[in-house]
Amino acid sequence: MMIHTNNYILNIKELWDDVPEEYLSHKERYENAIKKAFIVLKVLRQLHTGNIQITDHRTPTNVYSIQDGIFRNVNPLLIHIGLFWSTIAAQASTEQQAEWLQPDSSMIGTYVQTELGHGSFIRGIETTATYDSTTDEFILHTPRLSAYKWWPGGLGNTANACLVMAQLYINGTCHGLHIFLAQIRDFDTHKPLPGIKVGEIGPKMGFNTADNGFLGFDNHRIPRTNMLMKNVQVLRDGTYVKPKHDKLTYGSMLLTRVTLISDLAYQLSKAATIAVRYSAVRRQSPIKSNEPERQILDFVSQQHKLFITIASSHVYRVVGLWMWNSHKRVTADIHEGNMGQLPELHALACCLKAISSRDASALVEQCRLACGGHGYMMASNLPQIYAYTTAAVTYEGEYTVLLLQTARYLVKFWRLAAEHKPLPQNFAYFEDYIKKNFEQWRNSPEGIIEGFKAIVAGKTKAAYDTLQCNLRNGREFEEAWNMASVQLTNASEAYARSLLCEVFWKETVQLSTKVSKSLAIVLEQLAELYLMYWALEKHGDLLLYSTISRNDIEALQSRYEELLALIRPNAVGLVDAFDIRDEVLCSTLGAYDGRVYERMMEEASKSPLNEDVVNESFHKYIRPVTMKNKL
Ligand SMILES: CCCCC/C=C\C/C=C\C/C=C\CCCCC(=O)SCCNC(=O)CCNC(=O)[C@H](O)C(C)(C)COP(=O)(O)OP(=O)(O)OC[C@H]1O[C@@H](n2cnc3c(N)ncnc32)[C@H](O)[C@@H]1OP(=O)(O)O
Ligand SMILES: Cc1cc2nc3c(=O)[nH]c(=O)nc-3n(C[C@H](O)[C@H](O)[C@H](O)COP(=O)(O)OP(=O)(O)OC[C@H]3O[C@@H](n4cnc5c(N)ncnc54)[C@H](O)[C@@H]3O)c2cc1C
Repeated sequence: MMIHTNNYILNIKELWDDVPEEYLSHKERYENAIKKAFIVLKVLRQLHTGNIQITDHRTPTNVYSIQDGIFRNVNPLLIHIGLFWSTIAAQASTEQQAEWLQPDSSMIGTYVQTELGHGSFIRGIETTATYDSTTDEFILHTPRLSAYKWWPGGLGNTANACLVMAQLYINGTCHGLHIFLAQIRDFDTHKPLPGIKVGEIGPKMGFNTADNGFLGFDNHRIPRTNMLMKNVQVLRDGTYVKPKHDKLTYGSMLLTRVTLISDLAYQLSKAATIAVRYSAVRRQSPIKSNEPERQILDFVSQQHKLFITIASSHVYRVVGLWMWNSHKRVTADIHEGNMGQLPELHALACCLKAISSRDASALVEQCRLACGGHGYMMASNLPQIYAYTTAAVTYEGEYTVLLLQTARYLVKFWRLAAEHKPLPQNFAYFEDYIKKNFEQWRNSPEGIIEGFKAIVAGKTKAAYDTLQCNLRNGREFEEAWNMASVQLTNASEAYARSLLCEVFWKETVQLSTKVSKSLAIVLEQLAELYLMYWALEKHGDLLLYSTISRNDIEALQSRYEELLALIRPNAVGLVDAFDIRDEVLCSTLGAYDGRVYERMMEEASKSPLNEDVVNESFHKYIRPVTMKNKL
């Protein structure tokens, strides 16, 4: 059958709610989501097997983005589709893949790493997988309460299998963390297998359709061949064959961090669409007292809140793709046995995941606040987008912890620079900074990029000097590192910002040569706005570390305000260009037709509190008190 995926999915009635999901109980929400998740999975499987074919060109992306509208929250199969399959594809041997990656597999899986006691410091994970050579099996075990797995999406009720991260023991020797495939529920009855204690962890700020779960193993046995064995092997006699790089097991985290950048760009485009469209409809106060009330989008302070969100969505889209391509390149190299580029990719993914999630959640919240009181309504969809986005600051590597990973990388290059050893081209500016080869400040995008590099160098130097000072004062390295950690994270953050500015500007300039002149002008305005915004936000750092002057900052401020005015006429067009359907946006404030107040009233009428003219609580609780008082 030939289909157009958007129309096909939008026409599946069971996927769309009559009652907004906020009115459902925790249990009903999950049941509703799981019903839809399996309809979507069926469509994906049919697409995969070719039983249905598509007439539009972006199918998986379309299905993915439409999901936001279908679930309003999150697909309970997200980890099954996004992490379980991709980890098997990346880390299982060819034979294992042939056995497990069947499109009609009975396995519904999840990725089980975090424990009650350990999330960030994964070397501290306590679940054990002990090889028993007499039976050719691993014994999975949860030795104590803190070793219970806690958090994995879909683990609570949905999954019947999982990839478990556990410490591998062979003949009493611990070989560190490895990944194992374990069945946890019967495929037919869905009852937990003997030796498995599994359940759901309860309501959260968001992600409430994702049935995040807990899991404990009581000496649960799995075949030896269930350890993921592409990069590392345990042979029948218990021989351990080491991987080529000991962090290859962490590959799924690396990939998800890269993927997340683009997902966050998409969340930002949704928030921007809602807030900009609403700001074009909403009128409040005249600017001059004798004039009619103005669209709130005409207030320059409102433009300041919103246009940076539009620009940031483009930044993360561009940088997300750039990282995706880097990941593809490095993975191909690793396949050939060359691990040389892995540390750089890891360092970039860590700081970009950290900053993109932090920026996205801050800007989504800014959009919500920019919609005034109505932004606080669930029907605006901004609270849900915020709850979804802010989770990304923590999951898949907590913000500070990831920035500190990138700091290790920066410190290594600073050490080379300080010791006057050769540096790679992309860190040549460290040497310039040491030699005080400062460029004269230029009030241009290129000048700002140079200025941001000076900030990275200056902050890395400051952190490095503190580290060295702590060491000279007799501290051990780890303690000295901890004492310098505020400065180290500052250096990483600056590094991420300089990368974002440089990649976005260069890619935009390149893209501008391939599009119409009028489009190129708008794209460059957005890119320039992004750079100016952050230069002004970080003007204190620029004053400390670059050659910028007070006059330069004043000039930047004027240019920034000029850019706001230039972008204003295109603001609605720019968010329309994100091309997000009303069914996906799910917002009374952001729909394409601008019927904001009508939609708000329509949504309010769905409140169960409006079903009866007089709610029974009046008779039960209110009247007895108020009438008694009257007597
Ligand atoms: C999910 C679907 C995918 C699609 C995505 C699309 C949209 C997403 C939308 C929604 C997502 C929905 C759900 C969210 C899912 C969330 C899933 C999870 O959260 S899974 C759990 C994630 N957990 C973490 O990320 C834990 C963070 N901690 C760590 O990664 C590590 O503990 C560590 C901080 C990196 C430290 O590790 P360790 O102690 O082993 O390291 P050290 O021995 O200190 O050595 C550091 C050394 O290693 C290098 N390194 C570390 N990691 C890697 C890596 N991945 N690759 C390469 N190299 C690595 C590091 O550079 C150091 O090197 P050196 O400095 O030279 O010593
Ligand atoms: C919505 C959601 C979905 C999730 N899904 C999954 C999943 O599918 N599978 C899975 O396995 N896990 C999942 N997780 C777990 C998630 O990966 C962890 O919560 C995350 O990695 C953070 O670890 P933590 O909770 O241990 O935080 P902690 O590490 O305890 O962080 C607490 C604080 O301590 C600080 N801190 C910790 N270590 C250091 C350090 N070395 N230096 C400086 N500061 C430090 C942090 O900065 C933070 O401020 C999910 C979590 C959420 C919220």
